[in-house]
Amino acid sequence: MSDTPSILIVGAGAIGSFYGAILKRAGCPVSVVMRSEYDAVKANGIQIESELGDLSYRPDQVYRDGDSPEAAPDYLILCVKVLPGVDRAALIRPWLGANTRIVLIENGLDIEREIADAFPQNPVISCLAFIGVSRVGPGQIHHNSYGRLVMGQYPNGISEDCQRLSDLFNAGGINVKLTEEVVGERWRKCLWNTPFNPLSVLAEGADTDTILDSDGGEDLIRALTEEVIQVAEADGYPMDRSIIDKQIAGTRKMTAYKNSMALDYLNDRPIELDAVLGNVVAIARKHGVAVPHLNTMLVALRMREKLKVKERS
Ligand SMILES: NC(=O)C1=CN([C@@H]2O[C@H](COP(=O)(O)OP(=O)(O)OC[C@H]3O[C@@H](n4cnc5c(N)ncnc54)[C@H](OP(=O)(O)O)[C@@H]3O)[C@@H](O)[C@H]2O)C=CC1
Ligand SMILES: CC(C)(CO)C(=O)C(=O)O
Repeated sequence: MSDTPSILIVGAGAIGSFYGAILKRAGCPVSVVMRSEYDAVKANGIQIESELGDLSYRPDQVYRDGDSPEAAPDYLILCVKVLPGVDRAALIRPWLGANTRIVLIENGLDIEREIADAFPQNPVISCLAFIGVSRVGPGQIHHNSYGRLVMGQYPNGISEDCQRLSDLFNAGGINVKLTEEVVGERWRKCLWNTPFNPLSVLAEGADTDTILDSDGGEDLIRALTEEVIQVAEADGYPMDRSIIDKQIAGTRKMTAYKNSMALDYLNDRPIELDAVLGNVVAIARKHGVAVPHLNTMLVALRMREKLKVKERS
């Protein structure tokens, strides 16, 4: 592989466009597969306003579903939302070569298995993004805060492919923590996402301050987080309870923040309910762990989703 491997981003929305820009800064050829924003990106490239400066770039190639790649990429980075009915394996199949490494930058738990099972010969690298970034127009991105990645080979280990990709992100200005245990790191990120993201939707898009400062809000977050810890423990990933206090203190230090699921809800886009919450409840059931708060939130949000579907039809 060359020092500047070829990158293909499938699903260049907020996350895909941003991390594509970082790899472009590191000197890599970066191409994108677009859907609704194809025309805008083909005509004008991707505009990114960021605290790191102007990260705007023209992708080397702009594709859409159904096109054929000029050559299979060294790294394919998948950044679509993890939603029921979206066959992520089918989405990436046409773009993969025998040596393509598949990189997932997506939220949720147990989201790698479907991809690893579909492509047993291609290495899968799993990443967690700690960032606030959003789409503000077709091909226009606003990077609000942070950007750190946690990365590891799935199901475990740190391969040379991970190391090389991590070096490139570092060269482009993004801090990467490599981990031998990426599934454990997913559990740790879910300690935040699983309580906060769905609760913000139940609370009509509430930000972090509103959630924590409402009467009973912090207690509810504590109860939800405790349940996630119990499921993680039953699944083989024990965690120190002191993490709950640290997480709440850390969240209180942030300026009031709307997470990605709250933004999806407020923009009338589907939410990643199963990836972030449903899969945790399913794993709890498998291990016989009672999760009454998580389950109530899941069922209430499923009802809301059902209503939305009825409203749209
Ligand atoms: N935004 C953030 O701050 C954070 C996001 N994350 C996670 O990152 C992941 C990506 O989120 P984000 O970037 O915000 O989501 P976006 O909705 O901004 O981007 C998703 C992109 O995937 C595209 N897409 C969907 N289906 C297809 C398809 N069939 N072919 C081509 N493109 C397709 C969408 O296109 P279209 O425009 O047509 O819908 C869109 O461009 C999620 O799992 C999210 O939870 C994690 C941390 C923070
Ligand atoms: C942790 C956080 C809030 C930002 O990285 C996130 O994952 C999200 O917005 O869904």
